[in-house]
Amino acid sequence: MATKALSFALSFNDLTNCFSSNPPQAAAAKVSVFTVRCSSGSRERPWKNSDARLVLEDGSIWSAKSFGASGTQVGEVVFNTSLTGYQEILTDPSYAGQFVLMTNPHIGNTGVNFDDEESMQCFLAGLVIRSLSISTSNWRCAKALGDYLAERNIMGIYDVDTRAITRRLRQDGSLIGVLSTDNSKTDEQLLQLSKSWNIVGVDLISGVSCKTPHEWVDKTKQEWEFSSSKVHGETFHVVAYDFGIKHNILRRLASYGCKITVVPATWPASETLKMKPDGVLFSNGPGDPSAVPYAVETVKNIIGKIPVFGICMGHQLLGQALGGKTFKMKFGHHGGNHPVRNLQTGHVEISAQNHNYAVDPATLPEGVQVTHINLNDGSCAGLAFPAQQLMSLQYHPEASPGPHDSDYAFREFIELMKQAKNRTKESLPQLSALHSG
Ligand SMILES: NC(=O)CC[C@H](N)C(=O)O
Repeated sequence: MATKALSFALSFNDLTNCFSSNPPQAAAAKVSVFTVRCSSGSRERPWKNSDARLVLEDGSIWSAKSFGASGTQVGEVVFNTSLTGYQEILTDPSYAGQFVLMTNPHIGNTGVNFDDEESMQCFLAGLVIRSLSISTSNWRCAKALGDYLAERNIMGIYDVDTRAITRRLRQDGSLIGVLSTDNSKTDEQLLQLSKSWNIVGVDLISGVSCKTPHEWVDKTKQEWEFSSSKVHGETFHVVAYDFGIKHNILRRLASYGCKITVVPATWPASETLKMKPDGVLFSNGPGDPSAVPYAVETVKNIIGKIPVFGICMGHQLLGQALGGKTFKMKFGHHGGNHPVRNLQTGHVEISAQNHNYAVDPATLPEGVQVTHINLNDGSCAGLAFPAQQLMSLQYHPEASPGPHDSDYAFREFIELMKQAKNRTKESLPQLSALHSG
């Protein structure tokens, strides 16, 4: 049962008084404020002994303390540099098959709430953190992180040197790891398991996509709306391919006035075209874009016919559908603080990113423009092909979590659909004139 969050405000004075020259009794009374919401999920902290091992395929073994679910789990370890938003990260379906290691050392302090879900489930392999907050303090908090992960059968570990693992991943590239709380398994067995598993070439989308088409109506809630862009009454029908779609992509489209039909990853292009939408969105999604040729085929059969917008996996599938190649990056981009340059405006955006693959722009046909580049490594972060009414971003304009700098991309997609609709309207009288003539 969720405990109701206590809401209280701490002033700067309260905080400094706790630790400064106050008489001991006063300090103790104030400090108790911090521990008021210790929940069952954190009761034994911080005295618990190490009871878990993370064994990486390079043979390194990291002992840690477990929280959430127990068991043995294999996955690819990626590090995420976001400072906030761990709940959105946990519910981003694009992390299926991966352990997310947070470089921010302190996680769990705001608990979890009812609003910050990016999908109905947690699909990631597990969570790796340095320090798990022993208490939660936030007005929206409904539950402690450990309880939330246990309910969703997701393993977590803390008290592990996340900085050392991050340095290793940066130096050697992504690594497969096995996380286990099972003492009956030897280190060697876990190492063999990590070496025998691979994420490349696996279709992870089929495990996270919805099974049937459905409508989406939820917008960004009024109190959270940040965009001053006005919606001009016109409604555009968007078919959104769910390759593991984050809810905030749908909320942003709805906030910009779109009527949305979400369809499964295997939904045929012919059925989509029969629905006569104003535009199609190809969503984010987990894993290797080369492992889902059926999705590339669908994209191929739609582009050039109606305006399309690809986000992350959607961008990679568009790249392949145009005849380009994707490749696996050394350790990818994961976090809410990646600088991107918009080559059309010259502006730099701080963006939310989560990908291990990228499109090689040198392999794309003539006419396709690189519109954005990642300023950390110069990789392709966005594409446009005006002749085919196509735009795509390798990163996440919907943020969640992350800054809102790139939200304008949704407005640009609306513009693309508007132009296409106006062109159709203009060409209709000419066509009827032709017929009558
Ligand atoms: N967020 C996403 O769509 C991820 C795309 C792809 N799975 C990658 O890792 O590159």
